[in-house]
Amino acid sequence: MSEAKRGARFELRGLTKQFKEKQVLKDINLTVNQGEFIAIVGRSGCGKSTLLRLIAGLESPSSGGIIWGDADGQIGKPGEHTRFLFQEHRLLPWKTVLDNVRIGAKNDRNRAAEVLEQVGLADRGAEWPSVLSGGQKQRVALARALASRPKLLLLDEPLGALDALTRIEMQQLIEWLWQEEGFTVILVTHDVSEAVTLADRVLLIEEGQIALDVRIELARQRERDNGFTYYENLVLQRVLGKPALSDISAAGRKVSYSI
Ligand SMILES: Nc1ncnc2c1ncn2[C@@H]1O[C@H](COP(=O)(O)OP(=O)(O)OP(=O)(O)O)[C@@H](O)[C@H]1O
Repeated sequence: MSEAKRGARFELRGLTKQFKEKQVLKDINLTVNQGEFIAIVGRSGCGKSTLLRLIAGLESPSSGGIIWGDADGQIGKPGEHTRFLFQEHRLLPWKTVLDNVRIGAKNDRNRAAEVLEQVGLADRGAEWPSVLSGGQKQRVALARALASRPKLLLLDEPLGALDALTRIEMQQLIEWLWQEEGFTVILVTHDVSEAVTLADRVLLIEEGQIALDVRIELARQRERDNGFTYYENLVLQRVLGKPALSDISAAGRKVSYSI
C-alpha cells in the first residue's frame, strides 16, 4: 500500500430516503471501516444507486445522516475524497486517453501517466477513446477515478456492460488496485458471484432495508469452490426464498448468478 490505510471510514445513521410518497430507503444503519470492500446487491429498483448517491453527497437524505471519520479524525465533505465509476465510461471523446486521466489527476501529467500504467494502458495515452475497446475504456475511466488517490471509490455496476472474460480481468484489476492503494470500495452489482469474489462484506437490500450483511471469510484471490458456493447460496436463498440452482458448467465451474 502506497500510504498506510488511506480508506474512508463512515457511518450511516438512520438514513432514510423518500421520493414524494415513495419510501426507497428506511432507517439504514451501517458502519463502513477503513479500506473495506463492500458489495451491495438486491433486486432492480431496491435503492442501491440511491444509497450510493446519498453516500457521495449527490442526494440529501430525508432523515438521518452520515458521519465521516478516519484514523486521523473527521474528514471533509464526501466529494473531496470520493470518486464514482459507472456502467458507462463517460470519457470525453475530444480528449486523448492521457488527457482524460489528467482531468482526474488535477492536470498532473506524471500522476496521470503513472495511474495509466497501473491499469495496463501506458502505451495508449496519445490515442482517442473511440479507438479503444469497451474494457479498455473502462480501464481509462478507472484510472481517471483513481488519479486523485480517493479515499472512497463508489462503483455502480461498472462491469455490467463487459463480456465475461473482460469482466473477470477487470475484477482482478480492481481487486489488485484496492489491495495496493487501500481505498474503501462500495460496489453495486447484480452479479452475486462478483460480489462474493470481491467483497469483504455483501449487503442485500430488500424493502429499503439491509436484509443481509454477510462477511465473506474466504482467502483472496477467491476460487469458485465449496466455500464460495456456500456464500453465493446464502445470498441467493434470501433473495429467491429457496436454494439456488447448482448448475455446473462444462468446465466444472459454477455459473454466475445475477439478480
Ligand atoms: N430522483 C428520483 N425521483 C424519484 N424517484 C426516484 C429517483 N431516483 C430513484 N427513484 C426511485 O427510487 C427507487 C430506487 O431506485 P434506484 O435507482 O436506487 O434502484 P436500484 O436498486 O439502483 O435499481 P437498478 O438495480 O435497476 O439500477 C426506484 O423506484 C426509482 O424509481
